Amino acid sequence: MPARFSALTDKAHDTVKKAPQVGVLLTNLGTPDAPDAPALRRYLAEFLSDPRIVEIPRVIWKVILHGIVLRTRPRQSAKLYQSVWTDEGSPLLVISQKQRDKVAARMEGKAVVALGMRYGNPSIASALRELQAAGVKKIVVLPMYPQYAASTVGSTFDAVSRELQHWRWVPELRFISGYCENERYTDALANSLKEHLAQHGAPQKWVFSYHGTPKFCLEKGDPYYCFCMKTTRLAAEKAGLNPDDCLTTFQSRFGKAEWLKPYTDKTLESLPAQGIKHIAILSPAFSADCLETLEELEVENREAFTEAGGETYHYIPALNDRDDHIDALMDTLDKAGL
Ligand SMILES: C=CC1=C(C)c2cc3[nH]c(cc4nc(cc5[nH]c(cc1n2)c(C)c5CCC(=O)O)C(CCC(=O)O)=C4C)c(C)c3C=C
Ligand SMILES: [Fe+2]
Ligand SMILES: [Fe+2]
Repeated sequence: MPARFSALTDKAHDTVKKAPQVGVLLTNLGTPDAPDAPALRRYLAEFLSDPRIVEIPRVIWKVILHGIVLRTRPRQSAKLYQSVWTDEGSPLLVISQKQRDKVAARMEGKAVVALGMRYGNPSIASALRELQAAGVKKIVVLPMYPQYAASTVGSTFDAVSRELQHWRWVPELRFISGYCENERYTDALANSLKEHLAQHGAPQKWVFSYHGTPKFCLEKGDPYYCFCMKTTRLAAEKAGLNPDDCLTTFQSRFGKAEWLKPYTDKTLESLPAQGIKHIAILSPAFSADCLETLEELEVENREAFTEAGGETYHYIPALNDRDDHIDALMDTLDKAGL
């Protein structure tokens, strides 16, 4: 090889060697850019076109999506988003940025950390390019969904691999498929339960409400339901709760098909008639508070419970950027060989 080529390639290689060698990509679902109908239409069009999210034949779904859903839902959803939006932006994005900053601070220069959203901005593709520009040679992807589901973690894998198909130099890759079995994660959940207990005393029932998925996902082998059951069992055990005082339910249904049961809203409506009027509710499938917790649980479901005769309804926040949640993320990354 002529000397000038070898000098050039050595120089390029040196630039890469000087940069941190590892990149961490934290991902979450994503959120609209603004709480208005046009932004919601863009976001929902991308989200609901994902075949991992809506698993019905494409031609039929396209007609329903563009002919019905995208004509009505953006306006309704925008109103709900307006009720949770903060001066800094959408809670899901703001909290995810805090999580990214805390993980980056703990890395102490050992790795570059980027945040990518599966739908909307910042996209997974842009976050991967940020890591590429930083010259990393290995990437660890941590989707911020504790319980694996094809619709969330599986879909994140699709987006990561779609972007990497365009890279000439594909990095070493480690992909984490859920972290609810990490000891520190269930420790963090148990800590939040114990803190609630110390502050408010014991409710009659602890309701563990997870985001739902269609029932056929479980029947086709998606392990999400089993991970949810396991999360409730381990967190309750660690917090010293009586298993009979804990309920596992599923929220956020979409469409007409049957979803995982029992449904959160129907359960809450039925509890007061059984003499259960004091509950605490948490939603461990969400690593960050978002529309589905701040509006659906904090407002809608609270109303459903109190209108049915319920008296005390406490929402226990998601683990968000709590230090013990960051401990769990760091331990998960560490075990992935970082
Ligand atoms: C259409 C089917 C849906 C499936 C399947 C689904 C699975 C799923 N989602 C999350 C986490 C989140 N979902 C969020 C919002 C949201 N989810 C759906 C639909 C499905 N989710 C819709 C249409 C929406 C948008 C809001 C609305 O218009 O009602 C969010 C919140 C985003 C935010 O901006 O705050 C999260 C997070 C999980 C964990 C999951 C499967 C296990
Ligand atoms: Fe969802
Ligand atoms: Fe919802």
